[in-house]
Amino acid sequence: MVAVKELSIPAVKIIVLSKHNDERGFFSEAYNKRCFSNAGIDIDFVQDNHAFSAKKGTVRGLHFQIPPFAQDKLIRVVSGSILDVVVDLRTGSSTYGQHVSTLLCARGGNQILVPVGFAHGMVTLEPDTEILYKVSNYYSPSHDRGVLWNDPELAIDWGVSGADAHLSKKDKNQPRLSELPAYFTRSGEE
Ligand SMILES: Cc1cn([C@H]2C[C@H](O)[C@@H](COP(=O)(O)OP(=O)(O)O[C@H]3O[C@@H](C)C(=O)[C@@H](O)[C@H]3O)O2)c(=O)[nH]c1=O
Repeated sequence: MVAVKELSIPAVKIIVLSKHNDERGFFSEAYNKRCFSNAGIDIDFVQDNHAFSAKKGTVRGLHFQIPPFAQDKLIRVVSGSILDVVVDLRTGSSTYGQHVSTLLCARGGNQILVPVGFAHGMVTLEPDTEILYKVSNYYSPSHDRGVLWNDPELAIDWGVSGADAHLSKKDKNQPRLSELPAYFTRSGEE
């Protein structure tokens, strides 16, 4: 069973999976194509990614791939916890430049669905945090783009200052929102 909750930007969804608890712990189907399809999520995922962050305060993002390699992403945490952040990049969208952020943790088991047209990022809230995520298009370095995580225009509360955040060199030097071309249109908006 899959339950889907919409966030304040409706195209971004939280997926709540059934958990079978017993004296050993729990069992959960992390992904079941048929159940997702019955819940209205019919996405052909082609790649699974696994990322480990050793330090609390590690920021990855904000990332997206541009067409024809744009990606939907289905993210879950398998160790530790994160604040997950999703920014609307769809030109003409009533929520363009706005974001949603949500806590995800290994024990909670919830997943977030990040559709095409959105930038995605996360900050780890604990050391040794691992995420697994599915993507609907293959990695293409030449289509890989980003937007600056702490761009003042985005006004994202990451809970960590620039001085304390751990970032890749690439992510320290991403462009600001105002510098991005119009990569996506609102056509996919619900
Ligand atoms: C994303 C990706 C990276 N790589 C390689 C490129 C590079 O050498 C190394 C690390 O890449 P990055 O620094 O881009 O990794 P990372 O910063 O973890 O990038 C990820 O961030 C999160 C927020 C997302 O939303 C993902 O889509 C992805 O962009 O891994 C792949 O081989 N395949 C992939 O799919």
